[in-house]
Amino acid sequence: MHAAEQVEAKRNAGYRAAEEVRDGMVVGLGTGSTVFFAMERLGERIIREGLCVAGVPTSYQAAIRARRYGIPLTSLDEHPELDIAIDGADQVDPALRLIKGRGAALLREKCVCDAARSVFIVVDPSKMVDTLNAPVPVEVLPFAVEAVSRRLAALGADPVLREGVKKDGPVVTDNGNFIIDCDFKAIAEPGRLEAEIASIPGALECGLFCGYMEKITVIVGEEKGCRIVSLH
Ligand SMILES: O=C[C@H](O)[C@H](O)[C@H](O)COP(=O)(O)O
Repeated sequence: MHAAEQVEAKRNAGYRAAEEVRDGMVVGLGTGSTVFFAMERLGERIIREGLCVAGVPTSYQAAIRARRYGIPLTSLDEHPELDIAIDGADQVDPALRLIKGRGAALLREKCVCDAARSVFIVVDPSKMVDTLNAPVPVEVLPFAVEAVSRRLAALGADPVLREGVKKDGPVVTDNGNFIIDCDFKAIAEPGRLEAEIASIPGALECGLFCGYMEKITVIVGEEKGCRIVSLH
């Protein structure tokens, strides 16, 4: 798929997800280039249909974009249960397990995914894989970065501290933490790996999302239209 076709696929997925939002809903707003299109369409619907919604942003990026599109913002504290969340992913496998976190927003994204009754994951076809094999981002407490790196290496990763672009030194997340990218190659048991990473003190969250397949619907944008994948 060429770059222009990929943009169209993302647009189709995002626009389709925005149609799932109903009047009065509280919506988790994910981070990244595909959710961008969902927010754009949601903003249009707010103006065109007078839709009354509120969004819980998962990052500064999501908050800034939501404001730009006129989506009123609220917080997870105000709404610990969300009607719906719309988010992107880096990889999706046939069991609808995900790798997320290319944009370093995985910690808040997992909180929002957990809080939402239903989750719409918007992707282009390149994200659909048979076996998860992308590097898994892990958000790490800076105090424990070396200790956590050793533990991740012992699990078979090749841990790399994520460096900033247009910023010297490590990426600092919206929560003030670091990101370690862990290449495990093909991941045979993603759920088990997620649990093992979760057991490391100082590893605050990882980009594996394996426990949400029941409420996830994946919208795979194509060059024309989209394909819906769900297990329910
Ligand atoms: O931290 C970033 C998020 O997990 C994104 O949702 C994910 O990386 C997908 O982003 P994009 O839609 O730009 O490919």
